[in-house]
Amino acid sequence: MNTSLSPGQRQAPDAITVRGLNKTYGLPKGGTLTAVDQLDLTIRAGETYALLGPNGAGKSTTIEILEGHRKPDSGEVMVLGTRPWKAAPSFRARIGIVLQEATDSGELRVSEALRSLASCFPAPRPVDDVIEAVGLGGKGGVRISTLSGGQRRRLDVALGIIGNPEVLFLDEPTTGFDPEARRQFWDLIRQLSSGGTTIVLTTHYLDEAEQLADRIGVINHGRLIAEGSPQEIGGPGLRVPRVRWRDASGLREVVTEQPASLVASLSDGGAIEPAELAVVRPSLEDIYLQLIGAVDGAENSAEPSAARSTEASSVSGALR
Ligand SMILES: Nc1ncnc2c1ncn2[C@@H]1O[C@H](COP(=O)(O)OP(=O)(O)OP(=O)(O)O)[C@@H](O)[C@H]1O
Repeated sequence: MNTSLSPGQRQAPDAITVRGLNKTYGLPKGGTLTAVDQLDLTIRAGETYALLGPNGAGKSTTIEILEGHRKPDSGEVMVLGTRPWKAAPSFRARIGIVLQEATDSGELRVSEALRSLASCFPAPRPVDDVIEAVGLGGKGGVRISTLSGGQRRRLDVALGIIGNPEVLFLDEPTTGFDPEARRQFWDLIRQLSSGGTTIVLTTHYLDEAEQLADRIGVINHGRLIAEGSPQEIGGPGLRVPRVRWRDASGLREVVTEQPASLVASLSDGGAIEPAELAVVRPSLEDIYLQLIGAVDGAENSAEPSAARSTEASSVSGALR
């Protein structure tokens, strides 16, 4: 149970439920590749959920099934109470999609593309508001073919939100954004979230997940291996702080659950100032890499080393 959710979110109904989802692809030379393997997922209405995982982990396949673009081999998938690949056209109006690939909109102008798509939805957002919100103010009359890569990506986000969706799927939305554009995008996502939109995000930017997500799911080899809030994921075993300092023998580092008492002993109760002293807590990126490494390590090694055994046992409580 995620205790960091607000009371409203805790009571919210589920926007998305996935049970035992499987998807395999046929390989050109015969055989199959398992892209999604017995995946279970629950995303509550109004929640921002980040799906993380290495290249080829199965994130896009999962998202495409949730969007109704792919049919699963087996398993239960419900999005807004509907099986997406069987959904009526009215379902399309309730979801927004920003695909990984940039839009190819030929010689259309920015506002023409948005107006044309807006006309397909029963209650679209005002085109000019959306253009401003994604940071394309002043570009409404510009041909899409002349936009920069980052500007085209902003247009993709605009096209995803123009229909005022209840659930918004964002597949690596800020690839190609400059740092300022990413911050603007984060503000936009926070606004959509505070307005009640359910947001499902895949990203390779761990800081983006940390900034935006109520909960994070880590997927590897098609399986959900860890899930929790950015503050909890991985469990306490992966969050043990490190004390670093420099002494005559060089840079020292000790992993300890009692950093204060180690610092007190190093500093002789405050009388000595150890050089370069720091207490460092693992970042989300450190934790993510440990989770991914722990799984790959366990699969690749028949006889794990003592160090790997210790690491794996500390992770196992968080694995699913
Ligand atoms: N249409 C397809 N045909 C065959 N194999 C596919 C197809 N689409 C994806 N795959 C394979 O399925 C696996 C999962 O791919 P998927 O695109 O879902 O991963 P991902 O986690 O989104 O990766 P990335 O972070 O690189 O986008 C990969 O091994 C990929 O090569």
